[in-house]
Amino acid sequence: MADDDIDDIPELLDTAAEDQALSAEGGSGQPRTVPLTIICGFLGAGKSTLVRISKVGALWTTSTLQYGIELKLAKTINVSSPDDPTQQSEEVLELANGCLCCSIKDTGAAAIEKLMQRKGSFDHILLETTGLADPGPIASMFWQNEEFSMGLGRDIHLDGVQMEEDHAADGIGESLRQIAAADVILLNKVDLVPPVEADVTEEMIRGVNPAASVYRTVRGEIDLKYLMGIDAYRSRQLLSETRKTAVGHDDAHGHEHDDDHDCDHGHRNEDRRDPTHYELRGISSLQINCPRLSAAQLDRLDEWIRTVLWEKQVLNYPSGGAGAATIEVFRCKGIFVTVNGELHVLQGVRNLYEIARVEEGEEEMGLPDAGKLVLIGKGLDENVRHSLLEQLQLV
Ligand SMILES: Nc1nc2c(ncn2[C@@H]2O[C@H](COP(=O)(O)OP(=O)(O)OP(=O)(O)O)[C@@H](O)[C@H]2O)c(=O)[nH]1
Repeated sequence: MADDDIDDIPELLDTAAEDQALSAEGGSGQPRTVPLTIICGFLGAGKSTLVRISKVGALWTTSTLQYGIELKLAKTINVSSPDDPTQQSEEVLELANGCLCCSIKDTGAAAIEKLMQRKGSFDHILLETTGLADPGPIASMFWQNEEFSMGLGRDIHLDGVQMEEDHAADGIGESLRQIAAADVILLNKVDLVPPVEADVTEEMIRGVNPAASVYRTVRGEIDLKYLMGIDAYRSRQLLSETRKTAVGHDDAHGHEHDDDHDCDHGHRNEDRRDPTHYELRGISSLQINCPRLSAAQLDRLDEWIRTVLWEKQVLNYPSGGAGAATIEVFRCKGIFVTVNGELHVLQGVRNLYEIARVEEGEEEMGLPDAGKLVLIGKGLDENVRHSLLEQLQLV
């Protein structure tokens, strides 16, 4: 600032753009954030096909400018407009060491931050990762990283992790981490296999990740409302998911692939002998039902989760048990009801977690009778269930 400017009356800041952004969010007073969906899947699963389709899908043909951002190990970010998909703009992302998870923390975040400076330009970001990427660290960075949330995270929120499973690929093993981390799973290329084979695969997927929605697709064709705007990292979505699971109903009814293949989310556990524990190649899921909890029990629950996620230890684990030594939770979700009528939700990715009370006004659907915890990871045996129930003084 030049010396002769010092006594000048400061200019008023132009806040029109910010006001516009706020009103776009319904005047909630919260700055508008751009939803981000991470798309991962095995090599050739159909991720690019899905991203291409999404640009001309229902959500992407409104009058506002909308873009998809593709981030690939090709070391570029391609920004394209649905109005002219052939026109790719100039943004280039250098991945410092070829590792998406590491690079995105520095150069990747900076590149996206640069894009975000064009505030208002993006309605939704699709982040397509390399077929071999483990989405867990990427999701946790976007979701809740202190350093990140002070910068880029102010403008972007994680909407969901979406996993595309290539049914034609050999074996399911390589994709298990991606399945574990996903909020929505597309079982793509179902045209290439007999329905019964897709049934078996779907059963495995649902077993590994009982908290995700699973849809069957051909060439990634799906109504985008099932993929975008799901806000999987906010409490409201989890609340309705938990309710759907509890009553054996999925509001994805009506999607053509679901109807064709009886893809009802809620059916998945009814036929299984042990519906609350599933293990595949060392990765397991465990669902634990919880009655209404006292405030003290909620604190004890927090302590238990913290010890599992941060110390990889299970409180009260029976001595001599093998599982406690190898416990590792990639993803956890939960919903808990207190005896005095509060609703609390747990969201966790890797060692980051949050147990937050659902605000008044989000409880309009009524309180569920009981709560539920879903853990996905390694070493989740029945002793783990028992240890939590003991921690809550329920056994
Ligand atoms: N038959 C069939 N082919 C499909 C389907 N979806 C995608 N494909 C084809 O599968 C091939 C791979 O699809 P992509 O969209 O490039 O897959 P990708 O996951 O982006 O692949 P990478 O970037 O290599 O990881 C392409 O030739 C697609 O046309 C499907 O549902 N059925």
